[in-house]
Amino acid sequence: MKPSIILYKALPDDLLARLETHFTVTQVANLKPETVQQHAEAFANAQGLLGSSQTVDSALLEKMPQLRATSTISVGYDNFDVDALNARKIALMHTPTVLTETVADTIMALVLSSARRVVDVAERVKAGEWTKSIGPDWFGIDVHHKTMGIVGMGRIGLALAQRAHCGFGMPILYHARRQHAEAEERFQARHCDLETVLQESDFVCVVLPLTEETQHLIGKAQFAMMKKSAIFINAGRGPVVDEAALIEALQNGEIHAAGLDVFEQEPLPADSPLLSLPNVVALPHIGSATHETRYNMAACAVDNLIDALNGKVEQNCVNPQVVR
Ligand SMILES: NC(=O)C1=CN([C@@H]2O[C@H](COP(=O)(O)OP(=O)(O)OC[C@H]3O[C@@H](n4cnc5c(N)ncnc54)[C@H](O)[C@@H]3O)[C@@H](O)[C@H]2O)C=CC1
Ligand SMILES: O=C(O)C(=O)CO
Repeated sequence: MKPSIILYKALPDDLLARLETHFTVTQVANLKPETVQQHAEAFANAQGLLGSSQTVDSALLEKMPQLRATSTISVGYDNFDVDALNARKIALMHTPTVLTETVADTIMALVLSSARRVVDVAERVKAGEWTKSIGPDWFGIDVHHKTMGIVGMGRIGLALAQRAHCGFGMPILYHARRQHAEAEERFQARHCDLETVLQESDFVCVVLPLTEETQHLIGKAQFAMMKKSAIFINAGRGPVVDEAALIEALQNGEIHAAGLDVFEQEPLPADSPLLSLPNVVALPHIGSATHETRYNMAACAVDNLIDALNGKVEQNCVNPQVVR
């Protein structure tokens, strides 16, 4: 008999078919308690769980006593209670690498659009305000050869360093828990403490995972350390940044502008002050959102679940040490 799994995200037809050759699949819209209640038997029998962007906590795991593996269509896994998974020896699979280059592209898009005011200026053109030769009130600031500060030099940080250094001639400063030999060798990146990155960078790009350590790592004191001309980018997770402090720093001119792909609350509430600040480019968490990359992530997650339920956790497993 094929193992049963719960799928809580729509998949392209060919990937769903691949999943169904290995498993009996129950598709659900979400993992809310009422949904779990509605499909109680399927949850009770499920050995695998596949989807993205929903909370997987101990209350949910209690409803899934047979669960052996969960596979998220994302690299970030802050929405999982990893301790609870570990306690039950449940594998947590994720999708690093397949999205790295796309997310780095998105960060460069934020860098360029914030510095050159692409969104703001394009909206003015559409509004019919381009009626004569433009003046300084339409100008932006240069990106090339400015100092790029990267907070979190992991896979995406490295791909960003490559773009910034090789493409735009930017010197790279970075803050990470450890020195990154490849970033230093290939891009002459300089490992610094967080304060130095904040004080010396023209662009401060945060690409950190959300953990207990990184929650609100960037707050009032950190914005105060940045240059008044600095552009702040967050493409890691919203709660890494104290959003109220960011709003204050933007309103008070403590920093020049911000480019944001992630927020403390997503979707961003309609009354967020960020939406009315002209020096903010706000994206709806689209770091990896291209047709190609989202397909590759879903395919990776499907393969990950097949592997994990076959006892193969050498690749893409967050907690291989605990797996039964
Ligand atoms: N905006 C979006 O759509 C996306 C956002 N992300 C976010 O980006 C994060 C990073 O992804 P990857 O680069 O693939 O992960 P990674 O694990 O390769 O890199 C994370 C880096 O942050 C460093 N780090 C962790 N805690 C730290 C701390 N307290 N202080 C300093 N450095 C610390 C790690 O040592 C590592 O070098 C993901 O966890 C996810 O939250 C990832 C993909 C898309
Ligand atoms: O993979 C992730 O962690 C994302 O945020 C979306 O790609």
